[in-house]
Amino acid sequence: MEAFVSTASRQPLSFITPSPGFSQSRLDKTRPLSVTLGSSVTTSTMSVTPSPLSATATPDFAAAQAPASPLSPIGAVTLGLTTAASPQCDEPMMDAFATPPQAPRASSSMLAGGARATLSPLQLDSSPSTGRLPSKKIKGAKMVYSPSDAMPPTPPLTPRPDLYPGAAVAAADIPTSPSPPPKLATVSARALQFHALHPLFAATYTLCEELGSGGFGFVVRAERNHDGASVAVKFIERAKIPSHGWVKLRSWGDTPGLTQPTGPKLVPMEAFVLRSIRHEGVVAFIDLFEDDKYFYLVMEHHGTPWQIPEKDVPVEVSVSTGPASSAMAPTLTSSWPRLAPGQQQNLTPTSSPTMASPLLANPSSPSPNLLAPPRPAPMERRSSCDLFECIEQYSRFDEATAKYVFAQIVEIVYSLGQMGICHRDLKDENLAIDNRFRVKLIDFGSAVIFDPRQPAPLYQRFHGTQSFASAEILRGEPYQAPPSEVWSLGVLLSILVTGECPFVNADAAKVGAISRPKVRLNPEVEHLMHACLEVDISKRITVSQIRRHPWLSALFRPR
Ligand SMILES: Nc1ncnc2c1ncn2[C@@H]1O[C@H](COP(=O)(O)OP(=O)(O)OP(=O)(O)O)[C@@H](O)[C@H]1O
Repeated sequence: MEAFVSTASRQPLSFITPSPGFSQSRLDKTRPLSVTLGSSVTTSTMSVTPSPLSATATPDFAAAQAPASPLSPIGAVTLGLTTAASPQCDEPMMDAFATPPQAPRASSSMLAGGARATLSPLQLDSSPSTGRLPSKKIKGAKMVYSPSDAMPPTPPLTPRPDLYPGAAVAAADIPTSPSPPPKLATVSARALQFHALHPLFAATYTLCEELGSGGFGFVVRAERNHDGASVAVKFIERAKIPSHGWVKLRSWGDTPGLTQPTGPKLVPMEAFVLRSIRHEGVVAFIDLFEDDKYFYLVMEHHGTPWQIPEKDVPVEVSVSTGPASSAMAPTLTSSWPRLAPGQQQNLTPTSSPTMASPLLANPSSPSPNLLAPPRPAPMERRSSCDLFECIEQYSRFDEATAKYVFAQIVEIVYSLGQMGICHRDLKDENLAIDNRFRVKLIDFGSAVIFDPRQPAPLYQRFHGTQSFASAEILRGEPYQAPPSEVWSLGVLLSILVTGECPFVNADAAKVGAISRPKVRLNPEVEHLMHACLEVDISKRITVSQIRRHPWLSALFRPR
């Protein structure tokens, strides 16, 4: 506490009044912001001294008033990295040649980064200045990996129309006669309509509803056939992964899902980072598959569908699956689930085929499974289970709930920081939340890894969401990830307790002109919010200090 009091900004709180006509309401979920590099970067080779690293988070949430249930403490964090990487700068592809992390691990080793950057101001390609400001990753970055160079051809597939109508249709089976274009309701259904899925994936999982879509692809809920476990599968489109979004590894372990030849493996940084983390506040990595178009990142599915549709809207779906399976692809009719906030969707496993399916054992022989009606998935969109939708349902949280949720997020950021990981796109959309208000961080597509023992590196590219971007990022200056993450925490805190962004627009954020909240706030939470949104990073509170802030300190045991 003393440490916080002595170092945190003690300046009086100041507010501005939003200009008339400008809405801070959280209307648009995402709007793209891309920031381009305005300078060259020199990367030096560095010598690497692996050192053990482990972080243990021991928050004590006993003092928190859990809104629905007692919170089990967020568990120990281990990062299983042993890299020979150059993670100091996010510009080049990470050439890690890392031993893949084997989870769970008690400790890890990380390398010191060694990039030197010649810095110059950022250029913001777009900066809409109203409402919920934009999101998304950089676009159009050069691909450094050509799948056709290194990938074996996709193995021929036998369609599994019972698993995924229309998805696993071999090219030869696609009807040549013109047929009416299918009316597909979701991004995933359109993308996978004629896409041959990795056979092992298709045998292991059954695709269900779409959970979301974004800059890199789409996310679909799936059920593991042998036990019905619910997982989230992120289909990451190869062509959309920017150069800095790849990592080159010595190996990825014994993973049949990857079809790359023996030797170094190129995988999305997002999968590498997720696989390296074991933390109760981060969705767990489960598996990784690839084909010539997508990586499929299979991860823990977390969260409760929050949005209540105003009325049931039937979704007509017609799928043309070609001659081989046309009998199994009738028109499907489905409707949105009607769920109250907090009500769990019934995820009881259905009669999915197992890996021992006769269809796989003998692809050419007809199977009784083929005669089963196809599952209507992912033809329908499931309500999002992220914090954005959750807050939309509540408008804003009461103080106890906000504290409970915020403390979990702080703990996640703190624990990742201890391991040298910054998410860099911290926002309510990237936090899955369940009906007990337990949150888990998702979407590590913008994450960076650095040596936490060294001063935080400076980055020149911004990959996140404008309304959560720090003043220094918005001003186009090189930025350090940890203090910028603290700024994002300040924005999140404002949204949790007021339901609104703290700034009327990007210009206000650049100078830290925080809007006067429409609701009366506890002075402690207001102080914490202002400390996170301090424009001067030398005065901005750190994540360690946030844990000791009077508003939260009771929740954290001394380490
Ligand atoms: N593990 C998960 N559990 C539950 N829901 C998830 C999970 N992963 C993703 N989602 C849902 O899918 C949405 C999109 O996921 P994600 O943010 O990873 O995709 P993206 O393509 O990177 O999107 P964006 O470009 O907007 O960041 C999320 O907002 C969330 O609602």
